[in-house]
Amino acid sequence: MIDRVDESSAREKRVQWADGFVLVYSICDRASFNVLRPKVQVIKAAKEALSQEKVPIVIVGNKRDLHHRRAVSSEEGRLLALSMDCEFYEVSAAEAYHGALMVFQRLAERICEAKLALKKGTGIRSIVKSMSAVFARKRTDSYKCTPGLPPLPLRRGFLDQVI
Ligand SMILES: Nc1nc2c(ncn2[C@@H]2O[C@H](COP(=O)(O)OP(=O)(O)OP(=O)(O)O)[C@@H](O)[C@H]2O)c(=O)[nH]1
Repeated sequence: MIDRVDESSAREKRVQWADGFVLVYSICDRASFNVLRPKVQVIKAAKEALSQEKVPIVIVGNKRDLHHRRAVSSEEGRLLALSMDCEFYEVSAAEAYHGALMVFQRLAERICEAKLALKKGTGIRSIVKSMSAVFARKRTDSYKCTPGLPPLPLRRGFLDQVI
């Protein structure tokens, strides 16, 4: 019981720490697809409760090369992403790295867009929020989001799988 509480609080901390999320399922494994909706709900509940920032989430259907074993249609993946306000891609990590690269590039762009949208808020509330985020997270590293420029460099480990 205590273990479960610890586990859940550790997971919550990791969710709070992350700026963006990539949730991967296998198109050949419906169970891996079915867990996505509750996972997105957990992330949104944790992140959007504390911030007006829209949390960047990319849903990825992997193993696109295994057509004959497909158990989840592209349409289902796309609809799930649409209904949860996430990005969606289908890729084959085994066939080529381009798909995975595109996923992480798009995620980084969305993170920057979200940060910039937040920055545009000039009211006292947004200033207080930014200050609180700085002190609460105690981050020593940072990255810049400049409109029109690539959103890199990415922070070390920021794309780690967190849930
Ligand atoms: N055909 C194919 N195989 C893949 C692809 N991505 C991963 N695999 C294979 O799937 C197996 C599991 O990959 P892992 O990287 O261990 O991922 P995992 O999260 O443990 O995935 P599962 O075992 O499928 O639950 C390995 O044999 C990979 O080579 C893909 O895009 N296409």
